[in-house]
Amino acid sequence: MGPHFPLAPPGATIGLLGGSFDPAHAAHLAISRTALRRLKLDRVWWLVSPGNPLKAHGPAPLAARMAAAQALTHDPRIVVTDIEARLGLRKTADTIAALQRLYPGARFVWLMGSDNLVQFHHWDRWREIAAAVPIAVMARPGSRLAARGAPAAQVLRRARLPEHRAALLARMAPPAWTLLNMPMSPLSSTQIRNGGRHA
Ligand SMILES: Nc1ncnc2c1ncn2[C@@H]1O[C@H](COP(=O)(O)OP(=O)(O)OP(=O)(O)O)[C@@H](O)[C@H]1O
Ligand SMILES: O=C(O)c1ccc[n+]([C@@H]2O[C@H](COP(=O)([O-])O)[C@@H](O)[C@H]2O)c1
Repeated sequence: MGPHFPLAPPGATIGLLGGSFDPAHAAHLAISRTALRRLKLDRVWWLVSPGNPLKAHGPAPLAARMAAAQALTHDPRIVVTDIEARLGLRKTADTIAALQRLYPGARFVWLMGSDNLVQFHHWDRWREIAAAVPIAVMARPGSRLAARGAPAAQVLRRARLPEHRAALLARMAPPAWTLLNMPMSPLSSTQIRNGGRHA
């Protein structure tokens, strides 16, 4: 493993927050902290994506997005990484398979906002992702209720863990997922790019 790959203490539980981070904002920090606390994670890695495979327009240059994300995070438990670009990967199914191969001692949990659960059935090999890692879905304004009825949520309904048992999720065998309710933030990168309120 190269020097630019994050360290994972043996047996660590690590939340993976994949995103364009174009730019990173306070809600990314808030959901990461909630995931650390409620899922009892040791780390959250921000996987700053080379580019979402479903989005036609590419994001700002990776180096700029990395620098802005790093400037926002002072919590040593949150690690900002461009490991997907370093591995030449952008599809989540590939990323998770590679990380599990590279870090056999770690336990990964995929983190995503509820807007992404609504779209999840459009992701490449999404069932493979759900079979590979537990998933925590973080409530986001406008999609919290839709997430409950999302196609992927229906398919995976028997694998859903009640929220009060979320602390067990990282040690569970997938498929396993939970929806975390929390004080919701309306922040989005789109809003910031359009000149809205900053982090
Ligand atoms: N306000 C929020 N509440 C809950 N989850 C969020 C929020 N903002 C972002 N996320 C989640 O964080 C992850 C990375 O987000 P991303 O980098 O796409 O930012 P974004 O604000 O959703 O960007 P965009 O507006 O460009 O779609 C995604 O899983 C997304 O659902
Ligand atoms: O693998 C896929 O098919 C796929 C499709 C859409 C989104 N994703 C991932 O979901 C994360 C959130 O994407 P984004 O662009 O909304 O920030 C990011 O890690 C993307 O690579 C992955």
